[in-house]
Amino acid sequence: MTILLRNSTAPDVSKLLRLDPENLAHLASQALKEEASLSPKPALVDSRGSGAHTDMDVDLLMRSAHCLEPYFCKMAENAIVRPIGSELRRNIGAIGRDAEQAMRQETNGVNTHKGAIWALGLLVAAATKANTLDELFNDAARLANLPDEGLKAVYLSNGLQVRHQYGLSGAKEEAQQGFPHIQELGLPMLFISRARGDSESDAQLNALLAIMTRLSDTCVASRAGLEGINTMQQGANAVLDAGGTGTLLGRQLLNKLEQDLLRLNASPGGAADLLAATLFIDSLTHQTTSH
Ligand SMILES: CC(C)(COP(=O)(O)OP(=O)(O)OC[C@H]1O[C@@H](n2cnc3c(N)ncnc32)[C@H](O)[C@@H]1O)[C@@H](O)C(=O)NCCC(=O)NCCS
Ligand SMILES: Nc1ncnc2c1ncn2[C@@H]1O[C@H](COP(=O)(O)OP(=O)(O)OP(=O)(O)O)[C@@H](O)[C@H]1O
Repeated sequence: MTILLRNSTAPDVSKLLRLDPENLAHLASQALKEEASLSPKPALVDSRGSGAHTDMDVDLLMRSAHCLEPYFCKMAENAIVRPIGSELRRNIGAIGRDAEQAMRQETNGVNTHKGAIWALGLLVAAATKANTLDELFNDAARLANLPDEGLKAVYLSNGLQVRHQYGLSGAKEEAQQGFPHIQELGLPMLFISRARGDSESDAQLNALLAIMTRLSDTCVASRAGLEGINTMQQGANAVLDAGGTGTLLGRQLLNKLEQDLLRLNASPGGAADLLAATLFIDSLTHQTTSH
């Protein structure tokens, strides 16, 4: 499934809002809250329950999203007065690690938003400079490609482990490539789905599913291997081929996808992060969208 952003149904998103750090941080935190409460997301934490997780619920995700807002603000304040370069990368990295620590303090050690801090942190920083979507993705990618000079120790994270085990790419590569799953799938599907008259929550669910059709989500791979990745991608494709979550068959297939993922204990947390990032970017285009 290839969806092009600049097709006839897409709104004119050539110009992005230029906002101050407080507003950018607020939109980033809001996007995380919107993603958390969106339901029914397959096997993810949502307002119905904990999905494949045993240590998280929607209230915890809300608290985590809230506590991250000042850190996104600090990243934006840093980015607004510095060019994309090693000094900014170093500062953003340090603030990102502080944010992760604050998240773990707020959640008693649970990883609620690690991947989201990374993606949204880069995008918030890039959004202080970008006038267009292309500039936003390019600047975020340029930052992600700079070496993380403040990183003291690399531990074998779930992401690193499955990247080595299966040769998959993960959160780091997604950012370094300029977020292709947001550019080519999440954002276009959000716009197409709205334009054809789907409800806002169906449009957001369809955007999530579009991301899931192709993502090598290291959360899924670490919990359920390549079988989990195939199940997620094929199941998401089937829902969208049936017309999306707004159709009866699409809803039935979404249900089936959830049961299949739960059976494998697989949670598409990386796709959820990229949906939150999609919603953040969407909120920067509201000037020109019609909804
Ligand atoms: C880039 C990071 C997140 C990569 O982590 P890694 O893949 O090694 O680990 P881990 O499995 O712990 O977490 C990755 C998280 O990313 C998300 N994710 C998983 N797969 C994907 C994917 N294909 N694409 C995008 N996100 C994904 C999930 O939420 C997952 O939990 C890591 O290096 C990091 O924490 N960097 C933060 C320091 C920093 O520079 N911050 C500043 C910028 S905000
Ligand atoms: N609604 C959501 N439900 C579940 N996970 C989400 C949601 N939104 C975002 N995520 C992302 O999923 C990740 C959590 O997934 P997971 O618990 O599998 O990670 P882990 O701590 O690496 O692994 P594990 O808990 O299996 O050891 C978080 O980093 C978070 O960014």
